Amino acid sequence: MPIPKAELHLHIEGTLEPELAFQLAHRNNITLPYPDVQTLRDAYSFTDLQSFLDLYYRLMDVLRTEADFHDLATAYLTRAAAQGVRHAEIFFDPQAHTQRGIPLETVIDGLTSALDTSLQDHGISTHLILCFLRDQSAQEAMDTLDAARPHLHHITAVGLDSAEVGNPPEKFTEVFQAAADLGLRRVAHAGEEGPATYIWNALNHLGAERIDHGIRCMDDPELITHLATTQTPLTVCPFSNVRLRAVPTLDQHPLPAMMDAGLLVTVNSDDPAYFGGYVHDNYLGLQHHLGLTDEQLRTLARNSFTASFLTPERRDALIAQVDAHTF
Ligand SMILES: Nc1ncnc2[nH]cnc12
Ligand SMILES: [Zn+2]
Repeated sequence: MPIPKAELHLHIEGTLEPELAFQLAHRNNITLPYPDVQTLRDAYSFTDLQSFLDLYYRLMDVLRTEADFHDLATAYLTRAAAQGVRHAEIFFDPQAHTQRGIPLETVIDGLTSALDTSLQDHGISTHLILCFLRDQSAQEAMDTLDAARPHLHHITAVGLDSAEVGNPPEKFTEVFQAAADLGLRRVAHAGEEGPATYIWNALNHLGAERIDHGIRCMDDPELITHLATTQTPLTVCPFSNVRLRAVPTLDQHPLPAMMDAGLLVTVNSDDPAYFGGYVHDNYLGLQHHLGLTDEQLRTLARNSFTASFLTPERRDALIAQVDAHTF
């Protein structure tokens, strides 16, 4: 059994496997612009973040009903359980659905109907993180937060994702403050393709408690020192970085250097249906391509719980499971 771990950087829409996309298209009478599963899978060849996002948003069109969102989440939880995931903090992109006429309730009710029984059904506790699309306006983000108010008991945190370069964190200062005032935790994608200054600004302007990706911190020694001193978690996604060409090859991934610098690094799958593997596959990739030792891999598993928004009791119980496990 794969080592127990948390997954902290996972877009539920990025778990839409081609097979499920075709099933949902059929159920909803939608014709996909691909003749079959293999042709669709063959289209998963990306040059950068935007080339991926174009397909990611297009394929979401098959998600229409509460049952579709339920089935999407159930398929992810089933795969995650087999990868050793015991806790998942799951992103979703409300604007990507409401802008095509799907009510927010449909999205949240569908996802939560699967997540609410996940601990019993799959042994996985879950949190939901509502992400704002940074390539849309700050007003649209605020409208989304307002629309989510009746559902806040289902939501742990807000996040910030989509096209990074040209959409700096400070554009969303006000909505992140409003989210904090509502008692929500805060995370943000920063330093995936964008510069180290975006990481500073996510910390200083948004109050981000965790940085999603964050690999570009390695360009700024002062930032490395700050992140190491504060033990601010970074949710790193190695397969994603290679597929979106933020890093040339897995062998050249900065993750070992990040660990050596004393950063609180975690390993995650981001959009596993698109990037060639789920979270444990990422761990195995690091073992094979970067020679991470079993002890380093166990540290990454422990970090995943340390960096989570779990209660101290469940966090410590899960860390004890890692301690009792070999890689
Ligand atoms: N890797 C990623 N970066 C930014 N936005 C995303 N949305 C889904 N995956 C993403
Ligand atoms: Zn992401």
